[in-house]
Amino acid sequence: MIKAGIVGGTGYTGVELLRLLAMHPQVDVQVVTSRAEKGLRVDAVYPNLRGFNDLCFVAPVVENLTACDVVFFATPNATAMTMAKELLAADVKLIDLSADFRLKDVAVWEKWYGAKHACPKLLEQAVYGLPETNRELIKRADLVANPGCYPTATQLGFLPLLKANVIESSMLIADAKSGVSGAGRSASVVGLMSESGESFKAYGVPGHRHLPEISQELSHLSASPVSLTFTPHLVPMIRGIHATLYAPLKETGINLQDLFETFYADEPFVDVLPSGAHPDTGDVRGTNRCQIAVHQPQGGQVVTVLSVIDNLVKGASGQAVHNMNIMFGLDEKTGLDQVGLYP
Ligand SMILES: NC(=O)C1=CN([C@@H]2O[C@H](COP(=O)(O)OP(=O)(O)OC[C@H]3O[C@@H](n4cnc5c(N)ncnc54)[C@H](OP(=O)(O)O)[C@@H]3O)[C@@H](O)[C@H]2O)C=CC1
Ligand SMILES: CC(=O)N[C@@H](CCC(=O)OP(=O)(O)O)C(=O)O
Repeated sequence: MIKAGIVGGTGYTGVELLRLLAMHPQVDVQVVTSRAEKGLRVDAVYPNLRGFNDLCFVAPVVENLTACDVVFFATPNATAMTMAKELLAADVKLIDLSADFRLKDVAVWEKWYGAKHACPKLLEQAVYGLPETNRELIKRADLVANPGCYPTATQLGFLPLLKANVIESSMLIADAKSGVSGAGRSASVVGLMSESGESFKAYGVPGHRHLPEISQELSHLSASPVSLTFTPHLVPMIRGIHATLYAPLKETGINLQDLFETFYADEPFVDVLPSGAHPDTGDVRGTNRCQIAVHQPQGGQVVTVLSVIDNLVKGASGQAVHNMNIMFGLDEKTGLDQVGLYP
């Protein structure tokens, strides 16, 4: 059994990790941290876990985690980087759900995250954990930077087109919508029902911190430089991301459906829907799947890709478990093969 620890076990991605790992046959969660709930039983704070977890929350300190084989950081940005070096030295594999290790250029990270990076030397060693692009590197990684939620939905939609070099990579547009759980569990005015219910708005239009992440990763994979306009929106739902992606086509006679189906044929968690489909965030809720549809409206010059994920699963904790499966040589679908909730 893989001995796992979770730092930040009371947040939305932390409790989602607890839910997924409770169903994983080869993982034993041995440590769950919280500063606010330290000493309390996990299943007293989260009764949905009664019968699946008999641990108590402990403090997030290195000494509590060194006996683990793998530690997941489900913590705010600039937290994992303060403990990563010591845990790696103790031979613990790390999967960070935050953005601490996603960007390769420390100056870019410090600009977008407004903090000094605590261990810039680890940025080179960290592997960006999008299995669909980095599977071989993830197999050998000790430190995986789990992608952001918007970057996951956006990259998976653009990837087949960029790899096939059939779009103008300097004119990409990602118009993405997230449910409120994307903002985490800490109290904020924007998360109030009376603020976000029955209402819908864009945010971060001048620049969102997921922009450099998406640009960095797509640029690696594209033959020509990538330039992206990215607009996130907050929609009144709890889970889910819907990304509507646009790009000009270099030529109009390409069989885009065939391109997507072939590209993702062997991917266990990317599901290309039949031609003409309109994916629904409700269909991937609770699953590690990304459902994608590709359209070429009126046979014109622009390709429109629709990409949906559950932000807490494929956009965070499910992808983290997928990465763990790859790092430990398990069948990639272990513990992640659930049918989604409907409705
Ligand atoms: N929500 C989402 O959809 C997604 C989130 N992410 C990223 O995953 C990470 C976690 O997100 P989410 O679960 O939503 O966040 P939450 O705010 O819901 O939870 C944060 C957790 O971290 C703990 N924590 C906070 N500060 C510290 C600290 N300094 N040291 C140790 N533990 C700390 C909190 O517990 P306590 O304070 O009691 O210690 C809590 O358990 C973030 O970096 C987020 O950006 C990535 C993709 C999607
Ligand atoms: C709806 C909402 O507020 N979403 C969050 C994205 C969460 C996330 O994935 O952020 P990290 O890159 O820091 O991990 C946001 O836009 O800030």
